[in-house]
Amino acid sequence: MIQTQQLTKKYGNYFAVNNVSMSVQKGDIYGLIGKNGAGKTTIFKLLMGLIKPSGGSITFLESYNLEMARHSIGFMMEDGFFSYLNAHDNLMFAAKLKGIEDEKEINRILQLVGLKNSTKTFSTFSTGMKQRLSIGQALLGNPDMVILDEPTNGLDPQGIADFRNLVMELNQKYQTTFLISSHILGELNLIGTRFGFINKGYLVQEISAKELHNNIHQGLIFQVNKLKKACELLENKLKITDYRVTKNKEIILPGYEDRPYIIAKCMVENGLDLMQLKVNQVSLEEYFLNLIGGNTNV
Ligand SMILES: Nc1ncnc2c1ncn2[C@@H]1O[C@H](COP(=O)(O)OP(=O)(O)OP(=O)(O)O)[C@@H](O)[C@H]1O
Repeated sequence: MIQTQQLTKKYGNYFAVNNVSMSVQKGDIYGLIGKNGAGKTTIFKLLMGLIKPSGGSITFLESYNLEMARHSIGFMMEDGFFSYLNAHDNLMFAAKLKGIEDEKEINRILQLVGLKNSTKTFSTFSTGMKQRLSIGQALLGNPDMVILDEPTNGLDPQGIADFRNLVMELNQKYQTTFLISSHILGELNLIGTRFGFINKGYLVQEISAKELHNNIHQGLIFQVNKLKKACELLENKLKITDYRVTKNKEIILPGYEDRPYIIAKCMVENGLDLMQLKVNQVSLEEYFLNLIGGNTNV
């Protein structure tokens, strides 16, 4: 749906976005993951035409006309709401700017983002309410594609769960494509179909949810009372040689996470005590940090 080719944005000599070639497919829930200052918002502003690239290009696959394509995208506003208006009136104003006059659409959105019964003015909103209104504004008119910049910031755990459900519902019901940024991989891991990892302006990796799942599930890990005998059984009986032993005397077998019963049966039948057997999983945070080679502020 969107493809960027070596997209670059420089501020002076500083590369906020550096040679980014990413592709968002129709129906994706694409998670753009990066630490604060990685370049996520800059990419979104470039996509929406709010700032001009210093290099590279953007293609919206369903349209040759960039401006027309941008009209069919819902974009989450950072600010731009009126402090003295309530949720309904702020949405009505945003809707008019999009050429939407139907009162029913305002009420649909208020219901979707849980602000239907709120009469408070924007100035008295909690951070979570402001965030819900921003998300709602992006969803006005049921666009084909929605770009959300850190939508879970300021939401409580229930708000994050509601947000996930809303995105999944719209994605399934209308095949709405989502491009969502976050600095926490775990927040989007449950719903994302594709991920782009960005660090210091570079797109470090673009990966499908399935590939990510395979990368974080790194085989089976088990521990028995007789390590030497277990290794002999693996090699001689099961013909497995690509295992490794950790300093804690655990054995790690790549690719056996869906067949733990083979290992359990062999060890127990040959008189060993099975003390531990589990899938060896790299945490999402670890995965992300390994990728960007950092260790702070994720
Ligand atoms: N107008 C600007 N002038 C100069 N530098 C800028 C400007 N806008 C952004 N930057 C810099 O570009 C880098 C990327 O900023 P960006 O807002 O895209 O990051 P981000 O990944 O969205 O981070 P955050 O999660 O904090 O919003 C940052 O170092 C930022 O300071």
